[in-house]
Amino acid sequence: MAPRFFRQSAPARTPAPTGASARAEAASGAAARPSTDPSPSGSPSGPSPSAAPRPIPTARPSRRADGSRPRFSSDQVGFLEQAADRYGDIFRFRLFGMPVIVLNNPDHIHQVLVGNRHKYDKEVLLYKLVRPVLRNGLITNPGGALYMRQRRMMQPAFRPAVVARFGEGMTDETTRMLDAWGERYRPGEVADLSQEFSELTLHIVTRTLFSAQVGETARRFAAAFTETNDILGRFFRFPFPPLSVPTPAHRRLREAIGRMDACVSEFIEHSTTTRPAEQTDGQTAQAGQDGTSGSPSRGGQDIDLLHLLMNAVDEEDGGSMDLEQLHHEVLNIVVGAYETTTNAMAWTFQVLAEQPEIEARLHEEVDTVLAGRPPTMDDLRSTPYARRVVEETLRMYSPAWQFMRRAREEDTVGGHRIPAGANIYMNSYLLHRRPEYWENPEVFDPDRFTPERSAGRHKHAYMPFGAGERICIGQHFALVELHLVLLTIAQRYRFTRPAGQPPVKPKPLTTLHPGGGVHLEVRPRATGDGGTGLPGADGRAAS
Ligand code: HEM
Repeated sequence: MAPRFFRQSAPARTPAPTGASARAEAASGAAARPSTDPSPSGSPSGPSPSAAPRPIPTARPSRRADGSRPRFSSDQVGFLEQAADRYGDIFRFRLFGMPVIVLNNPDHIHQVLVGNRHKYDKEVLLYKLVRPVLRNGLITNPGGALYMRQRRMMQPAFRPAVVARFGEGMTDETTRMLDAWGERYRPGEVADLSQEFSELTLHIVTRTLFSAQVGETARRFAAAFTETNDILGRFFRFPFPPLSVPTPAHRRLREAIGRMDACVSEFIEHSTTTRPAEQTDGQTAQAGQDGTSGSPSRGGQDIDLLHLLMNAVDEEDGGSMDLEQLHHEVLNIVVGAYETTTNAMAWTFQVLAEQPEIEARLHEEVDTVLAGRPPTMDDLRSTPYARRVVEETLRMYSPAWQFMRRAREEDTVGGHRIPAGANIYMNSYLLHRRPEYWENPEVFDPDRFTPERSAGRHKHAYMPFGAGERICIGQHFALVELHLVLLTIAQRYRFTRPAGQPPVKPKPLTTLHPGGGVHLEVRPRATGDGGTGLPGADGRAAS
């Protein structure tokens, strides 16, 4: 099934300006004083509707010590941080010449994503740019009836009881990677962990989606996907010309997507011809709430996500997904799962290498609970410190750090008028660092996620997976994966920063990357050695 993106009308066109009212607002915003919602947990829509709307200030970066001003195009993080410090809850700026309103108050964001979600959709730059590639899959679907149907059908395949069945594959793939490290790295040798983790996450997601039975096709899929992702990554840094213009890179992109689609067709064909009778009744993905029926196993064999999606039935109309839509969804799942989890893993180990006392606490927990055996799903509950390390990584280095919405109709947020057509920008990197909600936000402190310290926190101040009906469908999958991978690696390896290595800074791309990648010295460890003992012959923990 060939991708159709060159035949579509120009997808990356800048949306129409928001009209005279928006220009008037921009003008009044220029003269406005910074505005902050008076109550941190406050009323989502602020002052009474009859009150005059409060102006939205336009972000005007001030000079830094060296005399320069941060610009969004060259220093996105610096620009946004400075504006958030100065304006707090809400401000506006221009993104590729288009007016954008930034929301940075948890209640306001909640109103857009949850309370008044029917007033907003995804017909907005960030998603329009990639729609020619991701097409009508969940990530880029603008919203509405097709979206709701797809989400309803796919949700059961991502329930905790179903994800639990994928845990073994996640640990297995990680163990396979670590076994290879025994050959690949001498103790103390520097490894490119960003690269290692990008291969690992791709192996995990293709195994989960397509199971082990289709190894060769999965490898071709992974190669085509990596090429797609590289070209898309470059496109995001400079999104011109639109993807509909057939430049050599865009042609390669189209070919790579065609190769991915062909692989998915093979997977589907393979699944259809080998599908056992009990799967044809459409029950597989619909059940599974209790982890007994509908779990991804058939006669001891693994059932993959693809099978679950192929068999998904809409509870409202009784229909299933057509093949074209299935292709789109598979692509969206891989894209959603790949860079986000890769970056989260890379950040986790970078931070641990910089914070030996946190690493030591993690090792103590891992060694005590696992006592040398590989982790299972049952260990997730008994390793709360590891879970907190994951949560704190997702706070400080939230990989899916920015998302956008378009206002379909006028709204009032925190007393500010949001005109119909306005582009709304939200950024969890900023939100997760607001000092009003986070004590010492620049400090990596997993214990801020203990139940006691979480108790008084604003309930919408943490949203690495978004919120509302479009919250990440893979949230549970990602948390299980990150937790299991952390336990499996921490049990066998530790990492140190090479002498003289400069601090790794966040690099803002579509997702938030560790700039320059994570390169650390790899050292096998022995259980209970506090990270200093000699490795076993194959780098495995010596119990
Ligand atoms: C640390 C890892 C991950 C993070 C931080 C993350 C974050 C997010 C966020 C913030 C959104 C919402 C975007 C918005 O509202 O505009 C989202 C959506 C989505 N994510 Fe994830 N994600 C992660 C892992 C995954 C995984 C593992 C999968 C699949 C297995 C996945 C699949 C998706 C899909 C399909 C959507 C679109 C959902 C919808 O609109 O209905 N993500 N993700």
